[in-house]
Formats: sequence, C-alpha cells, structure tokens
Amino acid sequence: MVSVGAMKIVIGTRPEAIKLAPVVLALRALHLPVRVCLTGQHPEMATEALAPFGIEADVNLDLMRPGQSLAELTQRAVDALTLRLTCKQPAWVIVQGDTTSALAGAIAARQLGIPVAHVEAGLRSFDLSQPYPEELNRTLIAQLATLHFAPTPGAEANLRAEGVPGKAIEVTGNTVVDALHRTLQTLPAAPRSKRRLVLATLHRRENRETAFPEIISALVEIAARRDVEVLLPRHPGCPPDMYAPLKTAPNVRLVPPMPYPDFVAALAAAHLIITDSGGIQEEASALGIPTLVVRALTERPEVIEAGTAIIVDTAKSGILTAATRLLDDDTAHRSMANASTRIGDGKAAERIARRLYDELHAARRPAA
Ligand SMILES: CC(=O)N[C@@H]1[C@@H](OP(=O)(O)OP(=O)(O)OC[C@H]2O[C@@H](n3ccc(=O)[nH]c3=O)[C@H](O)[C@@H]2O)O[C@H](CO)[C@@H](O)[C@@H]1O
Repeated sequence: MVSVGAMKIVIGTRPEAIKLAPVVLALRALHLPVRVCLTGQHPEMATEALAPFGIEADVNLDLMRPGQSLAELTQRAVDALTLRLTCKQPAWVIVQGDTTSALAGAIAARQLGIPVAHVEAGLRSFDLSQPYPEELNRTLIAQLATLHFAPTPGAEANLRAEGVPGKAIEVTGNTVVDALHRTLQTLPAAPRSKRRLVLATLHRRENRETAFPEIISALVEIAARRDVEVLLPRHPGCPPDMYAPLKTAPNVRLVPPMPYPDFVAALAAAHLIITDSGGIQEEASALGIPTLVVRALTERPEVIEAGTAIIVDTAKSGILTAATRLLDDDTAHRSMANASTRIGDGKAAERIARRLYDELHAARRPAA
C-alpha cells in the first residue's frame, strides 16, 4: 500500500461532529490515516456526538473561556491550530460548514500552505447578517479552500458564481443524511405516543434578543391544545433563562441537549418540527417531517422545493397560523410529509473520501 499523509479533521461543534463522523469512517474505510482535532467550541457536545459513531478525538484544544467574544475565539483557535498543524503537518485539513472553528482551521491551514477541503460548501443566504456569523464564515472559507464539497447542485452553482472552478467542486450530497441513515439503523422500534409530538429547537444568535420570546410564546400556545406534546431540547449556547416560560407550561418537555441517537428517534416520531436549526431542516426533509423554519430565510432552498419545510419567520401569529393548519388539516400535513433525497442520498461521505483518496494519490504519482 502507498503510504500517504494524514487527514486532519477540525471539529468545533455538535453539528460538525455529526456531519463529519461519516467522513472519518469513510476515510478510515479507505485506510487513510485520520486525526480528529476538537477545538472545544462545544465543550462536551462534540465528543458526545462522535461517540455513537465509535469515534474518539485525538486532541481537544479546550478553547472556550467564559464570556469569550467571537473575535477572541477566532484568534485563540487560529493560534492553537497553527501550533498543532506546524508540529504535525497533515496532507489535508478538512473543515465543515460555517462555524468559527471551521474558519479558524481554514485560516491556519492555508497560512501554512496545507490544502483545505470544505465539506458542506456553497450554502448561501446572501445576507451577511443572517445567519450570523455563519454566512460570513462560510463565505470566507470558500476563499481559503482548495476543494469544495458542495452538498447540492444549488450549492455548486453558488460557488461557480463566486468564481470557484468546476474541477475544485464535487457535488456529494449532505453528510448529515449519511449520519441519519446510519443512526436510524441502530434504533429500537419507538413506542407509539398518545399525543402528537411537536419537536422544537431554538438557538440562532440573531434570534435570541427579540425573536425568542415570540417563538416561545407560540410554542406555549401550541402546547395548550392538549392533543400535542412539545419537546424542546435546550441548546447549551443559549442562556437557560431564555427558555423560562416553557419550564412551567403544560404539555411541554424542556430537556437538556439530547444525545444524537435519542434526538434522531424524536425526529422520526415527530408530527411537526419547529426550528431555527440548519441541520434539522435537512434531517426533517430526508425523513419527510413537515417543518416550520422560524427564520427570515434559509440557505437550503432544497427543503422548500421538496415541500417539507415552510419559512414562517419569527412572529408569533405566523407560527401559530402555520402550526394550527398542519395540526388540524391532515391533507395539508400529508402534502408536506414526503421524504426527499434532494439534500442527500446517504453516500456523501463515500464520495468525499474517494475524491480525497484520488487527490492524495495523484499528488504522489511521479509526473509522466
Ligand atoms: C446557519 C446554519 O444553519 N448552520 C448549521 C449549523 O448548525 P445547526 O443550526 O444545524 O446546529 P444545531 O441545531 O445545534 O445542530 C443540529 C444537529 O444536532 C442534532 N441534535 C439537535 C438537538 C439535540 O438535542 N441533539 C442533537 O443531536 C440534530 O440532529 C442535528 O444533526 O452549523 C453546522 C456546522 O458547521 C452547519 O453544517 C449548518 O449549516
């Protein structure tokens, strides 16, 4: 076997861990050496999200400090990753999505001349202020990456419009679908619940100040119907008092962040999803669970085209109208409840690993 350099995978948050776990496994299946480096942006959740995939990080940089600003985190992450990458120079650095950790990994690698592969490249809201800082991060990462793994043809078109050459882009599907399929296979059959499940998550930075109270008030009112139960796992990035009105509301279960397999079980059992999460829009679309997106826009037009999601924004009245319709009108619900493969077919990680394998071996082949 040809000996090749290692792949360094940089992971900051839970969604990066979930979406990169299938890539780690696919690279290992091709016998490529992989090192997983956590920045600690989500101190425990990234480690916990990797565990069900049988993956342990090689290093945790433990970079979070109380009250740390985004600028401080970016600076500390670039410094720490530069040090690590200088000591053990990998053949490629792999980053995913739109987090501060992903941006820092791309900056550190690029400054050292190490090629960067960007998983989930090309998503755009075309508004740098929302989602913030994610739109800014992913746009900057596109400037730094050598290889762009676009999940969809739409994401590829966005990259092409920014001048990225076609040969640097591979359309792969989103790796979240790989993670979802793999996890669904491990779950026991779920017991049927008497009330329909409304699964909700909230954490977007730009929603926190003004929109959270509106959305939460809508959730309390939905739960008051009695024929549903609202389940909301908290996000550790949000101060717990933001969720306060839900603590005492009837038919609401406010719970700590759920382990990924438990959350997937809840997704699969849900009648309706209300969320500002990106990954959950994708998972819901793959499962065919009607979803109300409590954001002004989505960088995932595919979930709207597939018909599984509607953007309702953050006003209480709009959320209540849409939720009531989907809870009362079976035809409306059925028209959205169709599983879609637009986001991915479950083979994204295989495509990513194969392309990286080819790149590595092409680089080692002597010129003709
Ligand atoms: C702007 C934007 O949309 N950016 C996204 C953002 O992430 P997000 O909005 O998707 O973040 P979350 O909602 O925190 O995570 C969701 C994941 O967590 C699982 N989950 C959830 C609750 C729980 O209790 N237990 C769990 O296991 C759930 O199944 C899902 O897979 O960053 C990613 C990284 O770069 C990007 O890819 C992605 O574009």
